[in-house]
Amino acid sequence: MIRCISCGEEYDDDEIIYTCKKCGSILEVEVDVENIPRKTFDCRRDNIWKYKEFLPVNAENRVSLDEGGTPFCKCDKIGKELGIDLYVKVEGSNPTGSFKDRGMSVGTTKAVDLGVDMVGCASTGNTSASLSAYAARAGLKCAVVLPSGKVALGKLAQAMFHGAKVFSIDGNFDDALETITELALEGELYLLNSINPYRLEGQKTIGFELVQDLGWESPDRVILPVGNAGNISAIWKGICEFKEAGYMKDVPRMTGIQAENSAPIANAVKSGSDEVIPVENPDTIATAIRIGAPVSSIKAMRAIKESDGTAETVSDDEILDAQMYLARTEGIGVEPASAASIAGLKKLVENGEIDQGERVVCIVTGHVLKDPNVAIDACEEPTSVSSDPADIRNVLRTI
Ligand SMILES: Cc1ncc(COP(=O)(O)O)c(C=O)c1O
Ligand SMILES: N[C@@H](CCOP(=O)(O)O)C(=O)O
Repeated sequence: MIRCISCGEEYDDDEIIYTCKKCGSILEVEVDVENIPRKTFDCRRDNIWKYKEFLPVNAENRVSLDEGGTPFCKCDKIGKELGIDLYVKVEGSNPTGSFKDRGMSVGTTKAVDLGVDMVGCASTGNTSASLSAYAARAGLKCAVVLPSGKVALGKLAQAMFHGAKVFSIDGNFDDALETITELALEGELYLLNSINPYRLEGQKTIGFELVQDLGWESPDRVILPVGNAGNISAIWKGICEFKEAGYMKDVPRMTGIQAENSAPIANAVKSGSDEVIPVENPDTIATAIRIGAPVSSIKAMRAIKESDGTAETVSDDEILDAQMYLARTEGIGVEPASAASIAGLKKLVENGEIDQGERVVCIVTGHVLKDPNVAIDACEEPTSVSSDPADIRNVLRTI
């Protein structure tokens, strides 16, 4: 059953609906978590379908590229420097290089359940990269609307290469979402942005996995970048469902990080207000989170409040420093938006918000190769030498 998160109005599973007809708020899918023993998941392959009892779609129709089961790296070098116990969940290891694959696997399965023939999304890049791959896998037609000039190269290449019809608009992501939503409401296509509650059902498996990765225990805190705010909402839903199912006792503080000039949720949290005021012209080098009007802001604010969490902002320089720090200290290559979680972690430790010894899980959401230009611009050019080994040896002895 689908339920409005604000007024509680209920809708059938087979209704194509994105917002509540009664009050206009956003929706979530209700899942029955009773009578699923924890041992159900033993000896199953490590992908999101391991938790199929929690996924409200027909698993027989599953559209899957073996997404989920991502690396969970203990990062002792950074952890020691910051005085915490740090784990990093590497979502860039998903099939198309971001966490979106979890959501698209369930979302396109729902599309198959419903019998639609065209799916679509607006995107800052990763959503379109993922949807175009899963649509290809499912044999569905796919249309994506992108903000012109603001999509990282790797992501654009993926959307084009998997065969989506790619539209580029003169506007930002928020404008693109408005455009594609209008087409979805006309019945032209099935919308698979995170306003679609089935998308988030796939992403809640990040919450499941990190609890299982920690031996069925909660970390003290989960930190992640926030853009359209679906992921923080989904992970919190997953964690609440595992708690309700009786698999764990405690819950983590959900901690969202936004880029300074694209920070409507962090601004609200920091000012102690419940009202999220959209940012008119969002901007940041982390194009994936260059979003001014997050569609899941109500869910995200609830996740932060209910978990006694927080939100913080970081500058582009802090993001770029953290991106390189993670790559060179722990060997984990992520795109700029993902590095916001590490930049935010550092800031929250420095200002005393995070206690020494806390067990923290940072979600890094996308792969470094998504945005090759940012990575290359941050580095020294390769040193030109002759093929004579002596030339290289001379240089090696200076480093
Ligand atoms: C790499 C990356 N990180 C973080 C985000 C933000 O996630 P959300 O929009 O669910 O808040 C996105 C896009 O949404 C993304 O592509
Ligand atoms: N960063 C996202 C923005 C769209 O978010 P969605 O979760 O609502 O699809 C992207 O990759 O496009």
